Amino acid sequence: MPASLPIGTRGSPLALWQAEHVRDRLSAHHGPERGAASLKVITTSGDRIQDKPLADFGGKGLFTKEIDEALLRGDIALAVHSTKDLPTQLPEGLCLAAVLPRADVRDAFLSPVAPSLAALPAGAVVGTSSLRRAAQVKRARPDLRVIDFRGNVQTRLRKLAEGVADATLLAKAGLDRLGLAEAATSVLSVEDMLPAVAQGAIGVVARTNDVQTRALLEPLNDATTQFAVRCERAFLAELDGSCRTPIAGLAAIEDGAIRFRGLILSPDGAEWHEVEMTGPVAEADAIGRQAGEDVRGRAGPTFLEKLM
Ligand SMILES: NCc1[nH]cc(CCC(=O)O)c1CC(=O)O
Repeated sequence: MPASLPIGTRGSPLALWQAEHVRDRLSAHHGPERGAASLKVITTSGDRIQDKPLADFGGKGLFTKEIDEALLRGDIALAVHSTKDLPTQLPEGLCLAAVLPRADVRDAFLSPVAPSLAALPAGAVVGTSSLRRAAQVKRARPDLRVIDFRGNVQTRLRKLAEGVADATLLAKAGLDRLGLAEAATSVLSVEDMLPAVAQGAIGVVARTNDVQTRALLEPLNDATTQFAVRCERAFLAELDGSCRTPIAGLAAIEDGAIRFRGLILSPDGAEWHEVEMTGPVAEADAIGRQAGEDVRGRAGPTFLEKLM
């Protein structure tokens, strides 16, 4: 029997679902022998930080470092991530070998007290650990109070049920994958809540020089999603994407054209700068970079520095 490909993943239910999905896609494409893969759960530093806001740690790759190290050592052949959790710069020797077809990019609104963000009573408490969601919530509703809300999807649902907050926001893709679509009270339009860069896209990282594994991953890649994600990640990279900067970005592809929308906000949502750019798909990276330069120019030199 050939050795099965070891897949590295974090241990949360969402991470496991995504790794199992990649394992199933591999065996569907290559058969149960050549496509055989097994999961190896790896705990990351991010998983060990329980009580402090993640933004306080500032460092990138909090949820990827130990997995990257296992890949570079050869303990695993590939790693499955939510692409939105991946730093824009992967460590030397690693590459984003495949991006799976994108799921729903939108954020869901969850609340036992109101049908939508707009309908929350004045002064209601919204729990989220995402600076991007917090800033857009405050932009729409400066009266709301935002508190830090950490933990995996299940933990946040529990905190909401316990009344720690009146509402929370979660990626619709994550809820759908976990069979928790019903938990969503409503879904926010991307106009009201621009998603995180690469939201809804599962990414697979491999060693750049591991041609065998990369060839196995090739049929899992969705070219349209990959171009969109490259454009969005180029935008993030251009703005540096410090963990303290509320940044959102979404590329949509239609008939060979890419339409990118980007947004940066002050954490209190009082100031924001939007950009929209279109161009040929082949220039996905350049469009994202240009959009980043454009929005940074208009925000002025102090806007991003204040957040560093
Ligand atoms: N930061 C956690 C995380 N990373 C990816 C997803 C959702 C799945 C996806 O975007 O592919 C989530 C949960 C959430 O934001 O609600």
